[in-house]
Parts: sequence; structure tokens; C-alpha cells
Amino acid sequence: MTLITDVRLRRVLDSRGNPTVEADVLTQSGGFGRAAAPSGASTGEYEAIELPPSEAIAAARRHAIPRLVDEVHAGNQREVDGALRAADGTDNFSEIGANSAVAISMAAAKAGADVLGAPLYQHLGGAFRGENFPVPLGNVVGGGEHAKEATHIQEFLAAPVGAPSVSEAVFANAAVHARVSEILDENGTPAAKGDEGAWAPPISDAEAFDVVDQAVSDVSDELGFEIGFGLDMAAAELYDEDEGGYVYGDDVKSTAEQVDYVADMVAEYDLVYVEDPLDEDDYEGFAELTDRVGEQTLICGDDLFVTNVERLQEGIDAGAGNSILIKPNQIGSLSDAFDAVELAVRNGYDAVISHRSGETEDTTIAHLAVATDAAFIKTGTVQGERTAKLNELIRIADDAV
Ligand SMILES: C=C(OP(=O)(O)O)C(=O)O
Ligand SMILES: [Mg+2]
Repeated sequence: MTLITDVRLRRVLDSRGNPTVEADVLTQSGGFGRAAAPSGASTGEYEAIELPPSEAIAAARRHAIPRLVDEVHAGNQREVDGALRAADGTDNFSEIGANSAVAISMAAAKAGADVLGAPLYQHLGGAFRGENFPVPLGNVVGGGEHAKEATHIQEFLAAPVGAPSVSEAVFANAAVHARVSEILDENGTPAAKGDEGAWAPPISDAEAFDVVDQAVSDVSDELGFEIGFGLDMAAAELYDEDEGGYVYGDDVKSTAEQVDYVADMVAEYDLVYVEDPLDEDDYEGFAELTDRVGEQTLICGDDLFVTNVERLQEGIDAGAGNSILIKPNQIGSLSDAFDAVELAVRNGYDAVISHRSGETEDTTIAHLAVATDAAFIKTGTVQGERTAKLNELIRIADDAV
């Protein structure tokens, strides 16, 4: 019934105005799934390879589609993803492109769910999923690779950990985003927006900490539940070996100073989440920081782990971090992303399902977060390509998908 009978690939726009790969998967009994690949700007060195979309589409048509059509079942995700791996023949999808692979993988999952008549999160996670919802991490201030002339730290993330429902959490983050704008206005600070819709003011990181701290506490008081905040430091982008450490404008911090800085910020601002506080090769630094503050906060590896079970296992062995960011396009298939979540959970690591800075209206990650019972989902706060996922979470909670 779910035998794949056609796979169609095309270039569509992403939120930065760049082309990306969209896939349609059709099945024998009329099932249909459509998905599009996102794209990063502060990409990790060890991610699967994204090819220029035209090349990725041509390669997938040549190598992958013949192994899928009339060969595998959309309802059997391991079979689909196994065929994609076999068609590619490399360990990083450099032949057909992780962008083609992940678009097909996600579209097949949707086609499988369509045939079953089940919501995608249930097809992926099973009949007993859908009771727990991830806390949305909402990017409200940022810079780094996502905005010029703004903070060195890439993302300041509202975390409504006390919200009674996912809907209230989503609206809380939007309220924090709006409150940040008011505070910046009161301070006479102009602010453009970065790639993900966060405010990108020309202020220091120290000022940003205070602005976000004030915004989350104002909104928390108003709504009557706890809202904390966290960071994505994207420290691999700050790290410069030739400069001898982490470069914050004129200030360069050694690894030891960076660990102290992050530990101090965790204590001062009660941070609930810190992603990529150290360079993507520094398991040791991650382990030291986790040892110091891992009881108080999540230390999450994004560029460190790149959704890759081998890199995650290395981190587990070293005690590096206590959380992993899951981005399906970093590894190229849903099966690989699920394997990373399962390895994480078995070892006491929290999974955080994430968007990319370049996104589309695709909502797969909302379903993935519910299907895997993830602790958090990081998918922005405002802007259509972000609200697509947030609104889908609200629909899932309302049993309306
Ligand atoms: C979402 C992120 O950014 P990008 O997609 O640019 O890697 C991130 O670093 O977590
Ligand atoms: Mg990151």
C-alpha cells in the first residue's frame, strides 16, 4: 500500500531567499508527502554535505529515485533511509546531497502517515505519543552568523519552562520578543532582525543579557509562570586558534576563561540552557563545563555532535554535555536523527529538536519533537517559517492535524 510510485524534486525558496530542495513522494494507494530541506549559516564542520540544490536534485534523480520508485515502502522509514544511504554510497551524503536526502526522507514519512491516516508524530512515535510537549526555545535577541553588527553570542533564547501548555509557551515567547523590542526602544537602541526573526541590536553581549533578563522577568510576572532563558553561543564561530581563543571583538578569551565566563553567566542569570559554549572539537572543554554546571543547566552540543551517533558516543564517553541538538539535515535522514535521539536518551542526555537559520514552511520538526518526547524544540519565535512549526505544535496539542 505504501509502495513508492513517484518521487518529484524541485527547487523552492527558503526564508533567506536561497533555493532549497523540495520533495514530493507518492505511493501506490494514493499517499502523498511533501517536505523541504532547511539550511544552516553557522554550520558545523562535521555536518553531512549540502550540495547546491540543482546538483543535489540531479544526483538524487540519477542515483536515489531508481532505488526508491517501485522498490521501497514509504511506511517503512528504515527501508527508505537505507535506500537513500545505499544510493549515496558515502558516509556524509556528499554524492546526492544531504538536502535531497533529508527532503526525500521527510516526504516519505509524511506519505507513509498519509496512507495510514495517522498524524505524522504518531506514525513516527507510536500510538502513545502526543501527551507530552516540548518547551519551545524562542530566539529573541541574536547576532553571530545570523546578523551583522549585533551580539557576538548567536542566540538569546526565551525558555518558558513553567508554561502550563504548549500554546501558552508559544505565546509567552512571542510576548518576550515584543517586550525586548519595547525595552530596546526605551533605551533608544535601533534593532533590525536577524535570519530567524530575533532582534539584532548593535549592543554588547553584557547589555543583551540584561535586556533579555528584564524581558523574560516582565513577561513571567505578567503571565504568572516561570520563564527562563538560555543561549546558543555557537562558539565554533567565535573560536580562532591563531588568536588563541574565543574572539569577542577586542577581547579574546582562552578556553579556561571561556569556561569561567559561561559558568558565571549560568549562575548570574540562572540560564536553563547553553548550546555550543565551546569549539566543535573541544570535548574536553565541554566535559569540564558540564562537570561544573551540568546539574544546574543543559549543556547542549550542536556543532559538537551534528546529530551524529559516533560523535555523540564520543561525547558520552568523555562526559561532554548533557544534551544534544537534533537537526535532521545535519545527518541527512530521519532514521539517523531518531538513532541520535535514542542514543542520547539511553545515556541521560536530553534531545532538543531544532530548525535551521534558513527554513521553509515545512513543519516536520514539530512532529519529530512530539514523536521523540523531546525536552525542548528550538524553532524561533516569530516570522512565517518559524510560526509554521509553532502553530503546528498548537494544532498537535489540539488534536487538529
Ligand atoms: C539554528 C542554528 O543556526 P544554523 O542553522 O545557522 O546552523 C544553530 O546554530 O543552532
Ligand atoms: Mg547552534
